[in-house]
Amino acid sequence: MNSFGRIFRVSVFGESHGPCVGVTIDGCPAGMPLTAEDLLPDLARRKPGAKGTTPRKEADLPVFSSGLFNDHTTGSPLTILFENNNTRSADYEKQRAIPRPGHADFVAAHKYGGFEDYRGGGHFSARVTTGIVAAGAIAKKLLRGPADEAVTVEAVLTEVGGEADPEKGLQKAIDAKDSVGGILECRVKGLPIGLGEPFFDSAESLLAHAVFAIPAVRGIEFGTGFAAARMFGSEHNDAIEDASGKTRTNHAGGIVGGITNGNELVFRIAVKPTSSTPKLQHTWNRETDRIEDFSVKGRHDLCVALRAPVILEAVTAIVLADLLLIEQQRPRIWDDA
Ligand SMILES: Cc1cc2nc3c(=O)[nH]c(=O)nc-3n(C[C@H](O)[C@H](O)[C@H](O)COP(=O)(O)O)c2cc1C
Ligand SMILES: C=C(O[C@@H]1CC(C(=O)O)=C[C@@H](OP(=O)(O)O)[C@H]1O)C(=O)O
Repeated sequence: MNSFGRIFRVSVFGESHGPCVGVTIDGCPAGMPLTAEDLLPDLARRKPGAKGTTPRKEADLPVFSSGLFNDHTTGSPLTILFENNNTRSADYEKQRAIPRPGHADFVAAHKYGGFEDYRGGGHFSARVTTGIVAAGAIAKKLLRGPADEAVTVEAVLTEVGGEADPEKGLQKAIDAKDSVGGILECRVKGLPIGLGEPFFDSAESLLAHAVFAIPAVRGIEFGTGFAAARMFGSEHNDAIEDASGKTRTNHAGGIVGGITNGNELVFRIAVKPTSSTPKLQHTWNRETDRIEDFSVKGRHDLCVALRAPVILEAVTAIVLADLLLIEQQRPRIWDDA
């Protein structure tokens, strides 16, 4: 239930204030050279520290507890753990009576009967994305393959709080003593033609599925996305230029019929403003059964989108690595004739 992928199968676990968070990857091929150093650059990009991010500081050093031997993957399940040490659970005891609007507190208590670990958002916390980023760094390596092919997965922040300049957008949040959202764009270069299946396992379907696993994501659009609805067909169609399938324009964003077409994969996601805002809110207190004034006291990101690019790259690489392995195993008895 907390796993994703057919062959390169990723499961995440842990809670924000439990002993650790982590990931298990089943189906990672044996023999891939892998050390902690391979994961550190992406893990560092996910860490807080920049202006507008949570003051919680964790080392995020990967501990390989299974599936790695002599700096190579063994082919058995690869489990990577990250310790939680800088927790401040008292913040959450104080506000336990008031489920934070926009966070998972209310639904988690309802679904798990109050047995959920609510400290730091528990299993719903973005802390769990640490394992996703580790799996993403491994998936990126898998996409490049042993020949280190030029497959690049890059996500950037294109808007914060409605401003193209992230500094300006963040300042809006600081001035208003509130939180803001943002927009990210992800581009993948060097993909082969043919990844993805028609209908339910279309490349868009799987990317959207994985993207919505990122906490706080509210929307996704591929290529020209919603703007396509306002274009003429002749305008939107991407004319094919040669036998490689290269197109003159890329309104499709690199996927047609659910299958990658060899052009750049381009999509954008919308990230909501952090629910744990310092701003005063009026919301239900489960102990008094009344609507009360409430303001979140604790350590939070003013804009979660600031730390999201590397998480977006990770889920993208995880989906594409799985699709690549699926495509490599597809029987080709007659279709290459
Ligand atoms: C990188 C990142 C950091 C986040 N930091 C916070 C945070 O500090 N405080 C908070 O309330 N939510 C934070 N979130 C979002 C919550 O985890 C998320 O809103 C919550 O789990 C509810 O899920 P939903 O927004 O997808 O419905 C963060 C999300 C991401 C991706
Ligand atoms: C620690 C991280 O961010 C956390 C994500 C988060 C949430 O609700 O998602 C809430 C906060 O947790 P805490 O109150 O325990 O500090 C953030 O600090 C992280 O992403 O590594």
